[in-house]
Amino acid sequence: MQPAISASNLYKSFTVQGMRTNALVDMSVDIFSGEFTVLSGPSGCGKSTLLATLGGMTEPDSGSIRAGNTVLSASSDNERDAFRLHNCGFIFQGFNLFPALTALEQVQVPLDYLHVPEEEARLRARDALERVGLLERQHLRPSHLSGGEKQRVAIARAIVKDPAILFADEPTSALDSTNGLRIVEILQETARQLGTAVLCVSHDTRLFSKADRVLKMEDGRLLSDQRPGSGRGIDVREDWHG
Ligand SMILES: Nc1ncnc2c1ncn2[C@@H]1O[C@H](COP(=O)(O)OP(=O)(O)OP(=O)(O)O)[C@@H](O)[C@H]1O
Repeated sequence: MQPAISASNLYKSFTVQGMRTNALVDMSVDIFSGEFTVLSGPSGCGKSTLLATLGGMTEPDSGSIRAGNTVLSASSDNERDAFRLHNCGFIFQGFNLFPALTALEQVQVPLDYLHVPEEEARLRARDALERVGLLERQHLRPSHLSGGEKQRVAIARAIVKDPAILFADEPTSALDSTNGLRIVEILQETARQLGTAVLCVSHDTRLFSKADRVLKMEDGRLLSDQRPGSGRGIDVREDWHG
């Protein structure tokens, strides 16, 4: 199976006040379409850096990232922006909604950027809101929505353009367990029903049972790669300890 996005030998370090942190160390990973992949590991191990690098928001120091026929790591800033606009959806812990816009208007925003005609954009936005169970709340602004509902609007906004890859960074950490579970189920359905490659960073071990694949990181490296449903798992530590 061809991966939706493939990273090879990524290195990324940050130097602050003379102190260097290696956030990614020889990181190689493939993320596949139609799978809900959870990326986990202790705080500071490099999860968000990996997500931001795969999503074209952070440039690696070295290594390559390929998505289909596009070599992202060799692209200009403009080419990476265009790749993100057309192929990637993003969901963050803090929802990042516009206070003045209704749920329907929020979801239409990415389609405006893609110059989708108004009427088609409205229909697609309604369809995305229906997928997350919020069609009846389409005219409400964020101040009238619960935390879980806001995150569902953010998901609808991320999936409305039918992205090949959906990146989620700690999407459940601001939510109670019922709302968190609902979000996870929507992410799982998005992978299964739309064929999206979903990559979700989370500390929350409750997500693991819903994931098709669980990647664990430590100190900027991949520690293990497991498929909970299959009973199969690959411990990749010997690759770098040996
Ligand atoms: N912009 C930055 N400037 C300096 N250091 C950074 C920057 N971004 C990340 N780091 C450092 O790189 C390391 C990896 O950070 P990253 O945010 O990827 O970890 P994480 O696994 O997502 O952590 P958490 O679970 O706490 O969010 C950390 O030591 C962090 O302090």
